[in-house]
Amino acid sequence: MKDNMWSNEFVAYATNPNFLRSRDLLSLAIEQKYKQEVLRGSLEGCILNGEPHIVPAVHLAYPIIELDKAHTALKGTPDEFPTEAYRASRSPLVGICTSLLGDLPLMYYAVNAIMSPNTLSISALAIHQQTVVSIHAAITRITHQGSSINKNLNHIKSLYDGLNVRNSIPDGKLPYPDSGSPTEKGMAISVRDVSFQYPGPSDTRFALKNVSFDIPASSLVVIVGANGSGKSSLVNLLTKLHYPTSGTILVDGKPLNEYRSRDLRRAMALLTQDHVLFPISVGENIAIGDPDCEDGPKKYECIQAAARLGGATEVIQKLDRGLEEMTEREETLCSSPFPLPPGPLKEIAEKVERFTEFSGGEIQRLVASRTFMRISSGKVKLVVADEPTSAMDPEGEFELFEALRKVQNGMTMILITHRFGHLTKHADLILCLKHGELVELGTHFTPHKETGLPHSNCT
Ligand SMILES: Nc1ncnc2c1ncn2[C@@H]1O[C@H](COP(=O)(O)OP(=O)(O)OP(=O)(O)O)[C@@H](O)[C@H]1O
Repeated sequence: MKDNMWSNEFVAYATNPNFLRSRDLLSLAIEQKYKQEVLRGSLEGCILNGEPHIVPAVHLAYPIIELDKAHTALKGTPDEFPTEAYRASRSPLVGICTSLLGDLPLMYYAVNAIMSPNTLSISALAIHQQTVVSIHAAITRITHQGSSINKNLNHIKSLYDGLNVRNSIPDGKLPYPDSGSPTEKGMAISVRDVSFQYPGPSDTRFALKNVSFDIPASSLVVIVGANGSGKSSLVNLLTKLHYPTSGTILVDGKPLNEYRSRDLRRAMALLTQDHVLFPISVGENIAIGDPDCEDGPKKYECIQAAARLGGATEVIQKLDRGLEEMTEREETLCSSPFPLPPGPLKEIAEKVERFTEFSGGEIQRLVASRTFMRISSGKVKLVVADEPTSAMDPEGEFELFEALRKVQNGMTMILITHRFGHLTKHADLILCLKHGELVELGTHFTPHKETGLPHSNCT
């Protein structure tokens, strides 16, 4: 590449595995599309041994720990985009600033973790990281194009604004499981007169209206209802992604919002319709279900067992690199700003951009395997599966729900599906929602002949 590289044909891409991994992990930590799954999987970090008089030992979030490892393994190799690395190599100032900025978010995260552990939030880190990228771009522009310093200093101001970001849902203080709680393997849930309206204009329709029911610990519950009847909204409340507009939810007899969100989520395994694969290997995508599981042969066996239960064994066998296969790569290719003509450069660009694509059903099976890995941690007291099989064939769906039932082993289990016929006979409780209201509650309804729904009220 010459200095006037933008006017020439070129392809720039990274090959260093630690560089590629650090970019993948950064995108996992900051991108919106992974946020819900990161929160629900309680990957956002936790604080251990918070004893008085001792600075709390801090267990940083999984993506952050792994990012730090990849960063260390880079051993000073520039960790910016290939074209920027090229430019930095020609200007020492950019190189120095880049290397300082690369460490800044982790330094901030670590210092903040010790100074005020309760305020840690992945969103603050995300904003921080994004701002660092902007500052880096600004420095590059300043040194290479001489653009306005004032304008670019605004990026630095937003770095400090990022420090003030706090979790929007206030956290409780009670640990879960609470030492004073019953010792059942399952979570007991009471929903008392709960109504819920999504944030928005005051005349927004209520997603749930005056819903009340009790789920005894270790029950198998099936929730049914037409599209838009409020099933997923109920799950969002139970998993503390939203708060009820009115009413109360009790977990093991105490208000849900008094518990630490992180503890509660650690005791839950959630399989939802908004499934995503993370930009890491297939094996890691499953293993991350139990981030505390230590590396070694036992972990490998657990991954294989989870893949079997999730129906993903065949999916993995088809892959050239099996569990090592990458699901998706963060984009590192950069080429000339005009389309490349056919030739060797275009061929290289096409090869670099190629990654394994999975069908919707295959993704659901891999994500289900992650959930089984989580269940195998032994810490789960509530399993929720919210229509996790929409892209699967009926046989795959049947097998998945059967596998879930078989591993129940005392945990409370809530299953939501439109095709529930075979499940209702096993259910301890069936809840039927319609337009946000609980219209039927009981056991083993006879399905309606035409609609397949369990009761005329539920159509
Ligand atoms: N994020 C949101 N913001 C605003 N309204 C929402 C949001 N999510 C859902 N709703 C509304 O809340 C109501 C209940 O939706 P919900 O997704 O809970 O139903 P559901 O029974 O799970 O439907 P489905 O079977 O289609 O998944 C619907 O009217 C829906 O439009």
